[in-house]
Amino acid sequence: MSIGGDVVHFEILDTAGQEEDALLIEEKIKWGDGFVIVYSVTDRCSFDEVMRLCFLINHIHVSSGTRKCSSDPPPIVIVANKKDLEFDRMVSTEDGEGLSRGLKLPFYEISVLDSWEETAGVFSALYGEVMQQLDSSAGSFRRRAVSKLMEKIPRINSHPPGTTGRSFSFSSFRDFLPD
Ligand SMILES: Nc1nc2c(ncn2[C@@H]2O[C@H](COP(=O)(O)OP(=O)(O)OP(=O)(O)O)[C@@H](O)[C@H]2O)c(=O)[nH]1
Repeated sequence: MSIGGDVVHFEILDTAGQEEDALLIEEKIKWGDGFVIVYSVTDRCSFDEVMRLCFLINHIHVSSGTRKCSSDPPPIVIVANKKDLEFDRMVSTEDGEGLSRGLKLPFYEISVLDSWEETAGVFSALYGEVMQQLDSSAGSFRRRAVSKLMEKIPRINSHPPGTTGRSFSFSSFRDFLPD
């Protein structure tokens, strides 16, 4: 997702897919500015993985100092998916809420199948949190750094002098960057 030339990386960590290479998960975690940890209400094992992933995210970002712009832990939301499968449910709403309360993280119970609005709501909330963190810490520093970098890139015209057509220049893109 990109706004004003700044790019926010969301990582979706599916706790049911934990057979993924541990190194791959670490790479994903290093890249993310915000995280959606998704478990399935029909799969108790996926729920049990949530806490481990939270600790992993905090460990990688905070303990090892890889945070690009803040010493705060990155925003994380916990999502319980497949709430439409009521008859196959293995994890109650209360379990999800209890875990999220314990971890002090926002919690959403949704059905990706039934409602795109619920799904979009999760990303919208996470986006708000990431932007808030960027603004309140070194977000402005990061954007300034991008602006400075763009200044170093020379103007590029896609059409040679004397020809017609739309031209694209990096400085016009730079105009969209916030101060
Ligand atoms: N009923 C229902 N099915 C869903 C929902 N979200 C995903 N699925 C289905 O679950 C299956 C697996 O979805 P994937 O996105 O591939 O997830 P996965 O982690 O690879 O697989 P799972 O371990 O089954 O979660 C697919 O058939 C999806 O259509 C949901 O909210 N409700």
